[in-house]
Amino acid sequence: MSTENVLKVENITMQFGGVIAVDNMNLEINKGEIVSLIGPNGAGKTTAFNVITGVYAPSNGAIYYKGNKIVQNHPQGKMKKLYRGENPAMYESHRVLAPTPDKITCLGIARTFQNIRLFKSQTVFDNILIAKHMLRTSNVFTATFHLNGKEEARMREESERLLEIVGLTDVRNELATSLPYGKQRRLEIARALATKPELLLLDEPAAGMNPQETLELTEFIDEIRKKFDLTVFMIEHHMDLVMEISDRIYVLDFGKPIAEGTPEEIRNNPKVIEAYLGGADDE
Ligand SMILES: Nc1ncnc2c1ncn2[C@@H]1O[C@H](COP(=O)(O)OP(=O)(O)OP(=O)(O)O)[C@@H](O)[C@H]1O
Repeated sequence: MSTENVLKVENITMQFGGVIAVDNMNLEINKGEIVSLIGPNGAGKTTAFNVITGVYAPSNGAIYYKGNKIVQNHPQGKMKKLYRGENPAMYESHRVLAPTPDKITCLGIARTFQNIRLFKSQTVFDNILIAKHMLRTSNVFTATFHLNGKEEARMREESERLLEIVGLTDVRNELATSLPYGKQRRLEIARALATKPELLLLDEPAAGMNPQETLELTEFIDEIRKKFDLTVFMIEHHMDLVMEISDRIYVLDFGKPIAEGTPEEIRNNPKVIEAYLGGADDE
């Protein structure tokens, strides 16, 4: 496996008033890896995803994508007094970088959400096509007056091909919400793939799935990783899925990473057993 660095999270702290949701987090993900982020409820996993994808500007720290700094912030003004994390000084002389989620998507980072967020009143096909429009190269004028027919045709063709690859062609005209739960999850992942990401963030993709659906999802994630040459970063509570699919795992507890390693190493790490697994078997 190549060791080209795709994502580097450096000293990220996210503070909401008195709550430090993510506390000086450092992690690195290399090209082609599937890396999982686990930890008890409220450990700060979704907040970390929200910082990486531009939903929140961090209170402090920086994020690099393929070697380029894409996010950076440090406590300023009144926040300086309130800030309770570490290392603010190292960023103070640098400018703030806080791209919006759509800009992050255009860079090549896509995500899914803990609660499925499909366009409910749109068909399966239109859910994919709308996501494709995020990458549109035409300007507002051509987009408004549909003058760029060639680009639209290409997007439609790519959407059809994507539906075929993920096995949803037979339901292309159905409303997204009429699909069974497992297929809605698959559509949500397909919609993220429509933006042609290199890094895919999945927030609890197996939430609410039965064992059979979870097994199918495990195979699906592995399949799309290979087919689309993806790097995958995943939050998941289903330990069987995490242990089966991850190359490496990071464990968060109270916003702080307490362990990193292969599934085998994590399984046997006493800190993890104490903080999270509680010595119990897989879910
Ligand atoms: N917008 C916000 N404002 C204030 N506090 C927040 C906000 N978002 C998250 N938090 C707090 O930050 C902490 C971490 O929450 P987060 O949702 O990131 O945890 P999590 O590890 O994803 O949990 P779960 O596994 O239950 O989804 C919690 O104490 C939460 O209440």
